[in-house]
Amino acid sequence: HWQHPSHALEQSDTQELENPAESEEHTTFVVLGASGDLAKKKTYPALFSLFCEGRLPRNFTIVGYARSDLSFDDFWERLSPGLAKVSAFFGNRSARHRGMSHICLSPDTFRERCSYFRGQYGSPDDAARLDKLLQKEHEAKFARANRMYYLALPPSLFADAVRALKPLAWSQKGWNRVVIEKPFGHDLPSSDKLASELMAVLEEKETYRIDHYLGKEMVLDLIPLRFGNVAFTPIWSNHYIDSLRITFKENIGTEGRGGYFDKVGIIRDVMQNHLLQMLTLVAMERPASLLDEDIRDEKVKVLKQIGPIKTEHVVLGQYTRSEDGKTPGYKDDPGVPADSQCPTFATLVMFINNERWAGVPFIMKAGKALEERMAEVRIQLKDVPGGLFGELARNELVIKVQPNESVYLKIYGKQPGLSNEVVQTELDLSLHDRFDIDRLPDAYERLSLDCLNGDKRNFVRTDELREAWRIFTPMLHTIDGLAGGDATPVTVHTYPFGSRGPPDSDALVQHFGYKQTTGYTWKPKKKGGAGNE
Ligand SMILES: NC(=O)C1=CN([C@@H]2O[C@H](COP(=O)(O)OP(=O)(O)OC[C@H]3O[C@@H](n4cnc5c(N)ncnc54)[C@H](OP(=O)(O)O)[C@@H]3O)[C@@H](O)[C@H]2O)C=CC1
Ligand SMILES: O=C1O[C@H](COP(=O)(O)O)[C@@H](O)[C@H](O)[C@H]1O
Repeated sequence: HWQHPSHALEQSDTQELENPAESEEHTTFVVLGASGDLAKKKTYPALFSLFCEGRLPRNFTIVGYARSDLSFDDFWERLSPGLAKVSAFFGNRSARHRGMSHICLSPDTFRERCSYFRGQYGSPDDAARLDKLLQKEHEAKFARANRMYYLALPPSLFADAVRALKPLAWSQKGWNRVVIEKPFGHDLPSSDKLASELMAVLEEKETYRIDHYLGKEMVLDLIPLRFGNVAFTPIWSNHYIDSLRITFKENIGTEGRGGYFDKVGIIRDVMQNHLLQMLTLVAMERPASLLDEDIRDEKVKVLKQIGPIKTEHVVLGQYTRSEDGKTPGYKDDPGVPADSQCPTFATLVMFINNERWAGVPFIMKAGKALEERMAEVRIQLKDVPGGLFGELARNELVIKVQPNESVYLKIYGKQPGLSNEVVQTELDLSLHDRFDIDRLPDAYERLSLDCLNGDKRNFVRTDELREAWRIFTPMLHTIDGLAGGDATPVTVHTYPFGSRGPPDSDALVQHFGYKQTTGYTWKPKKKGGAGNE
């Protein structure tokens, strides 16, 4: 049973609500940057979904903190479209959990628990004012009071914000936790600087560094899949695996965010964090236990065995207008300089230098404005020796992260009937088909609950972050023209909006031994419901 030992809320809700200690405890969520985009699109809808699922503590308050001069009604108006999507799903369903059935799960009931606090980030006066308000208005009658600070802010504000909060607005009678969002720096030196500023104030145990891919259902499934099935143990190495691919595709471009994206590029945007996290979970050794630190120790160990990525193992691309001329190219996005060399697409290869993985290429591909939206891990096994059935396509184990969350293994079997032919087919675990699920929680919902429960295994530890930047920084500096010396700049190929990316990417993937299966396409049996969108 895949549970965290300290998972208090995983007890039955009857137990939870009958526990007298629960009524003596209060939890406040303070969302800093509450007027912003992330708060509106992700943080508040995630908290509201948890509320509808009966997963928030009995006594809780949510304080939206921002500088903007907003009345509570104005603030609520901003949040309403995101919350409406959640209530459209939950509708009038009564809470699933017995003890919560007396609570009406509507945005209005949720609204009663929310407030708006106007303050500057990093202001000692405002931090002290917030503390006073929380103590007086919300926490006074409780023996314990916990505070979760969610920094939905630009990272340049993190250090100042926590420097003011920690001495003046930390609960003295419960836990304090701080959730921070990417980007965590721009390269190794800037990440180290940000980490040391934060860690001068916060303890590691108070810091919850979000990578939202770690909250996606199929990414969470990687550990149970690998370590709960002895069937996979013998094949999970260079003895049977030929190559491993991790792919992220979006079928939209930067859509007005080009000005921001141009300073980041696809490698920093999704590869150094989301895709590397998936790679780590696929490649790490068995952890000593499922406790946070045991898992994170194994993740760090495998990262330490990856050398810096070589620029000759990288193909870059930037999208142009679609072939039919209808969809704009990257440089048409306002804020993108006309001479931008920013990659919106990259394929790159890395190797893990240990006994298990030596010689196996780990191929990452990510791009915006491609032909579809999807994310997956694809493990290609070696050719079948002996040639008994002629030339067969390779077995592939595919973990489809989105859409249509599933795991399938491409195998051969006999064509049913009188024929003696072998035919390619699959063992298919499609979540929406196999399980009675009408909804998979959004990654932010899952991670907010983990933070509430003090479960850190799906958050990025400081040493893990450092290793991730160490692997990517030399190559990024070459691309950025910062490497100096003889470093040759990497060519940025163009590709039309809606295509598969530049052809050089396919050539690189083939060079590293990946064999494309032709004539066979896996089809989801049932379309996924509302899920990790
Ligand atoms: N938006 C998204 O979907 C995602 C965002 N993120 C990350 O989450 C964090 C927050 O994102 P997002 O909500 O888009 O950010 P915003 O740019 O919307 O900023 C959030 C709030 O911070 C305040 N703020 C912004 N700039 C400044 C400034 N220079 N000085 C002081 N206050 C400022 C504003 O509030 P006010 O002026 O009212 O105080 C604003 O509403 C960022 O780190 C981002 O990279 C990560 C993944 C997805
Ligand atoms: O972090 C990011 O992720 C999104 C993609 O997330 P998903 O959950 O929709 O797959 C990406 O669009 C964005 O550019 C990036 O910053």
